[in-house]
Amino acid sequence: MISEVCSDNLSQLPTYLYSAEQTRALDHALITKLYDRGYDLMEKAGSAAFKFIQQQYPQHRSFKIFCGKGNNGGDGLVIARLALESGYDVEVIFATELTSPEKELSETCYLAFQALNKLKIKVQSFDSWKTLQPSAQIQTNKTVLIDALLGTGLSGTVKPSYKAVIDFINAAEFSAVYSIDVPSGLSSDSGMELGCAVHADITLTFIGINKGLVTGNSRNFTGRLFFSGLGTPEDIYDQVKSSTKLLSLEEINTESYKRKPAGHKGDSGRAVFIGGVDGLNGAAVLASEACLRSGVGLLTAIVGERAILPILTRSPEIMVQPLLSDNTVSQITTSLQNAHAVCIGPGLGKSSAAKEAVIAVLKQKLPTIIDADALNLLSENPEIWKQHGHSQCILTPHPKEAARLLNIPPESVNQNRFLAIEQLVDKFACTVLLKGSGTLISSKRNNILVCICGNESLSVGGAGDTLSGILLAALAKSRNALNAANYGAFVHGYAAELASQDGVIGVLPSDLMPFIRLIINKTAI
Ligand SMILES: NC(=O)C1=CN([C@@H]2O[C@H](COP(=O)(O)OP(=O)(O)OC[C@H]3O[C@@H](n4cnc5c(N)ncnc54)[C@H](O)[C@@H]3O)[C@@H](O)[C@H]2O)[C@@H](O)CC1
Ligand SMILES: [K+]
Repeated sequence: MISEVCSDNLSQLPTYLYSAEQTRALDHALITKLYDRGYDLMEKAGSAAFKFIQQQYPQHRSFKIFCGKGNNGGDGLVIARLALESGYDVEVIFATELTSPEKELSETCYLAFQALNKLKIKVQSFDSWKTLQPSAQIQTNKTVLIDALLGTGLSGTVKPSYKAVIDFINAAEFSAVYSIDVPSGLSSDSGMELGCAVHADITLTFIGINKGLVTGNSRNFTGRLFFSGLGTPEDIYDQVKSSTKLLSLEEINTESYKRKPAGHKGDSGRAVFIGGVDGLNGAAVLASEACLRSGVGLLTAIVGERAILPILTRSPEIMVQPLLSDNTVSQITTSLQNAHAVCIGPGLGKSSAAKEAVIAVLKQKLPTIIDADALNLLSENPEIWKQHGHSQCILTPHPKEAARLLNIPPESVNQNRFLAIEQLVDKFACTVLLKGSGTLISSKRNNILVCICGNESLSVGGAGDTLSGILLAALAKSRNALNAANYGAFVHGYAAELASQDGVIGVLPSDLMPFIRLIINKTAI
C-alpha cells in the first residue's frame, strides 16, 4: 500500500522515522530475512515505483530516467526496464560517463543494468545526451522525468557533475518530476539540500521514512511525499531502534482536554499570559484569543497599556491588567497565585521590567511556556535559567532563537535540527519545541517527535503568538509539558492547513481561530 505522508494520513503511516544509516540497517535486515540478494528488493522497489507513476500520470507514455551509479540509480534502471517492457518511450541518462559499468556501478545497480541491457536500450551520459539534443528540442511535454540520481547514500556536498544535472532538471519544464526515495541532493538525515537538490512534484520513499524527508527544507523539494513499506514485516522494524517518531494523535493523551459535563471554569484551566507590551501589542491579542479558543477556563492577560482595549474589544472574557514597570515582581507573584499555567514572552520586549517578570515567573515553578523575548532574555542572561530554570517549562524557539540559546550560528541549527533540539534539551532539561517546517518536540534525550502538520501559511508574523496561546490553554488543562507541546503543535499546524483551503497566501494567524476550536472539539475525546 502507498500512503501520502501528510496530516490527514497520520494514523496510516509508520510511527518511527529513520536516519540514512538506520534505513541501510532496515534494508539489510529485510534482505537477510526475505530475499536471496539485494537485487530482489530493488526489483520490488522499482516495480512499486513504476506502478505508482503509471497511476499518477496515466496519460504520460514517455520517461526520461536520470540515474546515479549507486542503488538509487539501480531503482531507476528497474523502472526503465519495466517501462520499456510495457511499451513506454524511455531514455536512460547517467549523470556521468559510464566507461566500465561493472566497476563503476554498485553491485546491485550493476545487476539492474545487466537486466536492462538485454533490451538493447542505449544508455547515455548527461553530457552526450545534452549535446545531441539542444535544450530547446528536448521533449518535455507529457514526459515524466524520473530522478534516480542520488538517494540515501549521498554524502557531502553534491559534486559539480551531479549539480549540473540537478540544475538542468530544475530549469527544464517537464510535465512532472518524480524523485525515487529522496529528491537527489537532499540530505535524508537533516532535510537540508547539500549544495542543491531536485525540485520534485512527487517523491516515493520506501521501507522507512527518513527523518530528513519531514523537516527542515524538505518540503521545498519533495513535492507530494508518498511512502511504501514494500510489505516489510513488523519484526524487521523491531530490529532497528529509532529515537525519532512522527507525531500523531496516538502520541497525545487528549483525555485531559475534555470538558466535564458538570465541570466549572476552574476545571478548564486557569492561565496567565504575560507579554504584548507597547509596539508589540498584537502578540497579546493573538495569543489571548487563541488561548480562549483552545478552551481555557479563565485567562488573565498582563500586557502593555495599549493592548488592553483591543484585547477587551475582541474578547471581553479575558481579565486584563497593564504590566507594571515598578512593582512587577509582586504583580506577577500575586497574579500567578491560583494559576495552573503561565506563558511569558510574546511581545514582551527586553526591558528591566521584562527581565524581572521572567525571573518572577520562573520562581513560581508553575507549568510555563517561554517564548520570543523571554527566550532572548534567557540567552542574554544565562544566570536566570541557572538559578531558576525548571523542568515544567516549554521553550518554543524558532531556529534563530535556538541558535542564540545555544550560542551557535543559526546555520548550525538549520543544518541539523535534530542535533540542535538534543542540545537544547541537554542544556535546559525541559520540554523544547523547535519551530519551523517539521516542528521538533522533545523533553528528554533520544526522544524526538516530528510534527508534520502545518504549511507555509504560517510563515507570517503572529503565527508563533497563536501557537503560544494554544500551548497555554493545553498546559493549563493538562499540566503536562510534553503532552501540551505535542497537542499544541498538532492543533496549530492542522488549523493552518484547514484555514488554507483557498490558498496559503494571505492566511492570517487570526483566521486560525475557528479551526483551532473545531480541531479541539473533534480531538479532545
Ligand atoms: N538493496 C537496497 O539496499 C535497496 C536500496 N534502495 C535504493 O538505494 C538507495 C541507496 O543506495 P546507495 O546506498 O547505493 O546510495 P545512493 O544510490 O543513494 O548513492 C550512492 C551513489 O552516489 C554517489 N555519491 C555519494 N555522494 C555524492 C555526492 N556528494 N555527489 C555526487 N555523488 C555522490 C556515490 O558515489 C554512489 O555512486 C536508496 O535511496 C534507494 O533508492 C532501494 O532499491 C531498495 C533496496
Ligand atoms: K533520487
